[in-house]
Parts: sequence; structure tokens; C-alpha cells
Amino acid sequence: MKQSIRQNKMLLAVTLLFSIITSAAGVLIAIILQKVIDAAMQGDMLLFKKIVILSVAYLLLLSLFGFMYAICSKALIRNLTLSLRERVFRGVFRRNAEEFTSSNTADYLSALTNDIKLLEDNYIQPLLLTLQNVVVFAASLIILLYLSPLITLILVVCMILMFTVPSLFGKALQDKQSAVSAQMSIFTTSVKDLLSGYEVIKSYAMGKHTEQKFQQENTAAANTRFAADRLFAANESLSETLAILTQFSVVFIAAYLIISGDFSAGSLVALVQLSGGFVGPVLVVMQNLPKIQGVKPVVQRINDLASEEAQPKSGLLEPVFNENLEISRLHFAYQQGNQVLSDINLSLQKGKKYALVGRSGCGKSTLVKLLSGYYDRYEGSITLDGINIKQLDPERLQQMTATIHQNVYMFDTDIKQNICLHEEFSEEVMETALHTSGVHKFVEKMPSGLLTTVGENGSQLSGGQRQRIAVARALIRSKPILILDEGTSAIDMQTAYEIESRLLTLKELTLMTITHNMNEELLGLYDEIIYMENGRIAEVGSFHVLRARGGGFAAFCSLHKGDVAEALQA
Ligand SMILES: Nc1ncnc2c1ncn2[C@@H]1O[C@H](COP(=O)(O)OP(=O)(O)OP(=O)(O)O)[C@@H](O)[C@H]1O
Repeated sequence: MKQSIRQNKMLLAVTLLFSIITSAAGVLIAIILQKVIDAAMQGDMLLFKKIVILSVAYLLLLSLFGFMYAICSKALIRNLTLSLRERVFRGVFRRNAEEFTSSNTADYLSALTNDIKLLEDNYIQPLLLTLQNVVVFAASLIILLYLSPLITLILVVCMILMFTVPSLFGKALQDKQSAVSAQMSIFTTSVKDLLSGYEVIKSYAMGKHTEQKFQQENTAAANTRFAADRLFAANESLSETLAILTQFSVVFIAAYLIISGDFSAGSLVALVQLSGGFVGPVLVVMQNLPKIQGVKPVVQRINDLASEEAQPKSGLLEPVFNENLEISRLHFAYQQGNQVLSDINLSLQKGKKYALVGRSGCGKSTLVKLLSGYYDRYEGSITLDGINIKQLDPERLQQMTATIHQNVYMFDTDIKQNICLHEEFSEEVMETALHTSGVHKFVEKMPSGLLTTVGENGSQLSGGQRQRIAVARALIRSKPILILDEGTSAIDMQTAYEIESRLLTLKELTLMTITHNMNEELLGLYDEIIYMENGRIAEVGSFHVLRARGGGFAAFCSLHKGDVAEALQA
């Protein structure tokens, strides 16, 4: 927040300047009123005409400065919200994979929309209003002191009362605003979940449950907001009552002074006008300060998400992969006490091809995530060409690896952009990537070819087509390490075989395939099979050696074949 304000300090200064001029000039109305009424009461036509001319000039200047203030304050709000959104967006993308996945994406959406709006309504605008009213208050105080020190004293006493009572609301409002932000986040997450589940909801007739769930969350969000608004309402009406009480005191005392002959009628009008300019600002400040206080937790949340300027990556090395990736005595748990990987020792050579197999849940995906720098809170060591990966630039490390999962993310644009991701590649490189990945096979049949749009998250493509695009996306950049986490599972056997066997011939590519497909011919082409059991590496070796050994892998293969045969018979 502070950084966004600092970025706009010039505009803020100009806005404040116009605010001061407009507010101070507004207070002068009281003096004009006093003079014009006194001139009328005295029947002084010359003075009256002078005041009329001065008033016209005053009015023109006031509206000009008022307009300038309005434009500047709106530009300031635009710049601040723009900068906050940009910094939150950058901050979210600067998070490492573990931090990023620790929150639901709807939480980020809620911060970018609901929370920024909350800041605009309850922080930026109230802050500007407060500053403006502080100036009106100061100018009114000076003129009031000049007109009547006694009435000024009474006003100050009333004001102290007005300040102390509603400040009691501050803490309660803070808690309520926090609750509104949290509830809006739950609401957005829940609605996103329901909308994403459209297909399941429709096909499993979950409409009623979905509506009930939406209603529940919607009501909770509306009620939480209403609870905060109730407190605001109490705060506002109490402030208004105190303000009216103050104005009554001023007028009654001034009327008494007129009756006793100590005051002119013009001064009374000026006083009434000024007491408005004195009480009004305090009222505005009192209503807005709790808002500003109350929104502090939201400011904190935005500050936590927003990125600071990129720190120089001092001490971090550029990753280089020419030789090997070594894993030594690696232990890892997502939650304490629930070990997922235990004592993993492995040596992967550049350019070699590895198949990682094992029962579901034995830790294969977790292991490859650790290799690509996804998590860094593990025991043991992972080294790339002899350098511990914790000493390497994590962003560059992630960029060395491409992982293709069962569910591939597609941007809502055409096939070409989904492969190139807005980078330029030569035709030759493009052609090679299209052929090796098997994309050419289905693109040739499409009327718009590579320019065919894929729809939201690739909804207009099959799962296998999406996976082939993801393979092309990785190949076109010559990523040194490619991980297929069941990355060809959605492709028909024949095409998957063709793609995998082509990938196996790429000399420079280090390939790690997690697969449940026990195709002997294909597995035989891998340099090594890494067989995992219960978070440990049970066996490593070539397919034929492991089969001949008759250990865990051989049993896993036979079992798997049995499953396939059973499935075929059924
Ligand atoms: N983000 C996570 N948080 C907590 N536990 C997790 C997380 N991801 C995986 N696990 C747990 O870690 C264990 C290993 O999961 P992992 O996905 O690595 O297995 P896998 O061998 O790849 O399984 P599959 O073949 O079914 O994909 C499982 O018990 C799983 O429940």
C-alpha cells in the first residue's frame, strides 16, 4: 500500500493542494454572508455591490478549484487501485509453487476484486475526505475564534464529546470488516468451485444441492456484511445526533448574545454557517476514521500478497545441467509425521530416459515435484551437476523442466499461441516440435489448422490433443528435462507409443516418464526403470534386468498385466 502511495506522491501532493485551496475557500462563504447581511442591515448599497462582484469572482474560482480537486482525486483513486492490483498480481506470481498452491485461486481473485474495492471505499476515499475536512475544520476554527472565543470554546467541548463516544466502535468495526473480507473470500471460492463443477453437477443431478449451497454461502456473505453495516449505522446515527446537539447549543447561545446586544445578525449567520463547517468535518472524520481503522486487516492482506520490487538474486547461481542430477538420502513429508518419501538415493544422467513406476500413491509425482524445485523443505540433498539446487535460482530451475500432467492447462487462444506462448520460433523448429509431439496429426484435419481456437482451458480439444500440445510446448523450447506425469495417458495407445518412442530418440533430452502403461516393448526402450514402493525406491535397472530378477517390479508387471486382461475379458 505504502509503495503504491509513494509511486503516486506527486499526484497525491497536487490533489492535497487543490483540496486545501477548495476547503479553505469554502469556509470563506461565512465571511461573505456576514458582510452582505450586515451591509443590507446598514443599507450600504456601495458595499453591497462590491460584495456581489467579489462573490461572483469567488464563485468562479471555487468551482474551478473544486473541479480540479475532483479530477485529481479520481485520477489518484484510479492510479492507486491500478498499482495495487498490478502489485498483488505480480506478488501472486512471484510466490513459489508451494506458497501459490497453499491458497485457493478464488482467494486471489477475491483479493484482486473484493478487497481492492473495499480499500477504495473504506480507505482511499475516506482518507481523502478526512484530509479535506481537517482543512475545513482548521479554517473554520480560525474564523470562529475571531468572531466569538466563547462559542468556539463551547463548540470544542461538544466536539470532544463527539469524538470520544464513537471511537468506542473502532475495534468492533475492525473485527466486522475482517469478517466481511474473510466471508467474501469463502463466497468467491465456493462459487468458483460450483461453477467449475458444472459438468458433474448437471450429470449427477446436483442442482438442488448446488442451489442450497449457493444460497447458504450467499446468505452468510450478505449477513456478515449486514452485521458490519448495522454497526456502521449505529456509529453514524450517534455521530449525527451529537452534531445536531452541538449546532443547537451554538445557535441558542448566539441568539442570547444578539438579544443582549453583543452580536450582529450578520455574525449570527456567519456563525451558523461556520459551526456547520466546524461540526460537519468532525462528523465526517468521525465516520471515516473507524472505516480506515476497520479496513486495516484488508490492507495487511493486500500488503502480504503484493510484491515488493524484485530483490537482486544475490548468491543464487544459474542452473547448469551437463552431467547429472543426484538425489541423496532424501526424505519428505507434506504434513509432519506423514512421511511420503523415505531415504531416496538416485543418480540421473543427462540425456538418459527413465520410467518411474509403482502403485498409485507411492510418491512418484511427489518425487518429480521435488526434482523440479517445487518444494524446498526436504531432508537430504538434490544436486545438479554437483551444486545443491537450494543454491540455484529457483525460477531458472523451474524453467529447465517441463512437466506434462494428465490435466494440461490451455489458454483460451489458438493452438499456435498455446505452443509458442507469445515467443517467436523458426518454421523449422516449429515443424520438428509439431511432428515429434504428434500435434501435426490432428491439426492437419482442422480447417483453421494451427489457428484453431481451443476454448476455455482447451474445452474444444480432446484430452489427448491437449497433452500433445503440451509436449510440443516443451519441445519447442528444447527444455533439457521433460517429465511426463502420465502425460500421454489420454492419448490412444498407438499415438502415445509413437510420441514416446520419438521422445526416446532425442539425444539431448533427459526424460522421466511416470507411467502405468506396462507396455514391454516401450519400457524396454528406457535406459532405466525406477520402481517405487511406499515412498522408497525399491529397484532400479533396465526393464529386462528387473523382469529377470523376479522382484517387486516383476510382480507389479504381472499384476498389472492381469488387471488389463481382466478388464479386457469384462
Ligand atoms: N499436496 C499434497 N498435500 C498432502 N498430501 C499429498 C499432496 N500430494 C500428494 N499427497 C499424498 O502423498 C502421497 C503420494 O502422492 P503422489 O501423488 O506422489 O503419488 P503417486 O505415486 O504419484 O500416485 P498416482 O500414481 O496415483 O498419481 C499420497 O498419499 C498423497 O495422498
